[in-house]
Amino acid sequence: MTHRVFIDGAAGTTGLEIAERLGGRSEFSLITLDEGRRKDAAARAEALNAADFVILCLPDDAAREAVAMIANDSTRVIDASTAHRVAPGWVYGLPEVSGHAVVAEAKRVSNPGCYSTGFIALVAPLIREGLLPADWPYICHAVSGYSGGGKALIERFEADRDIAWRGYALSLGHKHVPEMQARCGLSLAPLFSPAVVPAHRGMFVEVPLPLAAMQGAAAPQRLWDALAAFYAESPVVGMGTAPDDGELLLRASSAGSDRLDLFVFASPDGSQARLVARLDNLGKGASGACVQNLNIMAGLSETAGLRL
Ligand SMILES: NC(=O)C1=CN([C@@H]2O[C@H](COP(=O)(O)OP(=O)(O)OC[C@H]3O[C@@H](n4cnc5c(N)ncnc54)[C@H](OP(=O)(O)O)[C@@H]3O)[C@@H](O)[C@H]2O)C=CC1
Ligand SMILES: CC(=O)N[C@@H](CCC(=O)OP(=O)(O)O)C(=O)O
Repeated sequence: MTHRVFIDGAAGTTGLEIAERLGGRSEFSLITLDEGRRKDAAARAEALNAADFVILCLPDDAAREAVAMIANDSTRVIDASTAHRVAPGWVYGLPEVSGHAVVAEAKRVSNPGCYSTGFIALVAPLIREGLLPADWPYICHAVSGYSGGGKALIERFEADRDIAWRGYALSLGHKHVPEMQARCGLSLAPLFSPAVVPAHRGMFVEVPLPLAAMQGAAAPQRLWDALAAFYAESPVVGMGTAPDDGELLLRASSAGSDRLDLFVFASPDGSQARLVARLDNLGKGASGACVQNLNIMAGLSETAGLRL
């Protein structure tokens, strides 16, 4: 059976990478709109309603509009934008945490934010297991490659080679915070400080833990063991190999990857730890995750077409 797929926003950064991963796969046929019609509402409405699966790679408002244009019960949607990540009726498309069966059955799947993917993958299982407190004010630092900001940020970083680091979300209202809080079941919003570095793609997300001050927190080895057990069956998420030389590098020349690697670093006395997630913002952080969800929803191998 061939599934008809329409990528709305196919000319953008995320959309192009999804098309690349689906290219040549016989299970899918892509519905495409030429350059002159890709923003035409009537043409989009027709494509949205003709597809078995729609993948929205659009700004939030355009994603909401696209969903409203679907006038049938059969088209299933994966939304890469922030529009529906805590919306009722939408399944959160992190199958390792939400459950594969839930994603497989869903009509509406909201793909997680790139930073949120790292944070939730690290924190949610540990809260669930009772190894970290749900009422702690978590802090999250992260760096992203500039493709995380789509076409506009790519253009800016490639035009101004002098930017070595860009801190942002300085008023502490980043759009990923609500999904981080909701999907981990935290009583307090995490304090999130993201930054962009002059690499096209790649991401590190870090959660520092002053364990000695956190009531109910387990020792670092137990945190590592619990994450390793939680992701033991996953072909996409797993524990990274701790570096021998004591450093983690994000290389500007790194190839894309759809993996998510987790680390737990700790002080010798176990009083402090750093949870770290390494991913590609365009891989498990966006396009790779869309394709993984599409595979699961279509009843195919979850890793088909992924770069692991
Ligand atoms: N880049 C990343 O790493 C990640 C991105 N996302 C999310 O995915 C979505 C897409 O992001 P990204 O690909 O980076 O962004 P881009 O800016 O690279 O691409 C967005 C595309 O949508 C098109 N578009 C805008 N409005 C409309 C409309 N009304 N109808 C049809 N097409 C429209 C744009 O057209 P035009 O080419 O004319 O500008 C552009 O091609 C966003 O919601 C983003 O937040 C999520 C996780 C990570
Ligand atoms: C570097 C950069 O700008 N990153 C984007 C997030 C990318 C992402 O995950 O986007 P969505 O949540 O919109 O899907 C940002 O911080 O707004």
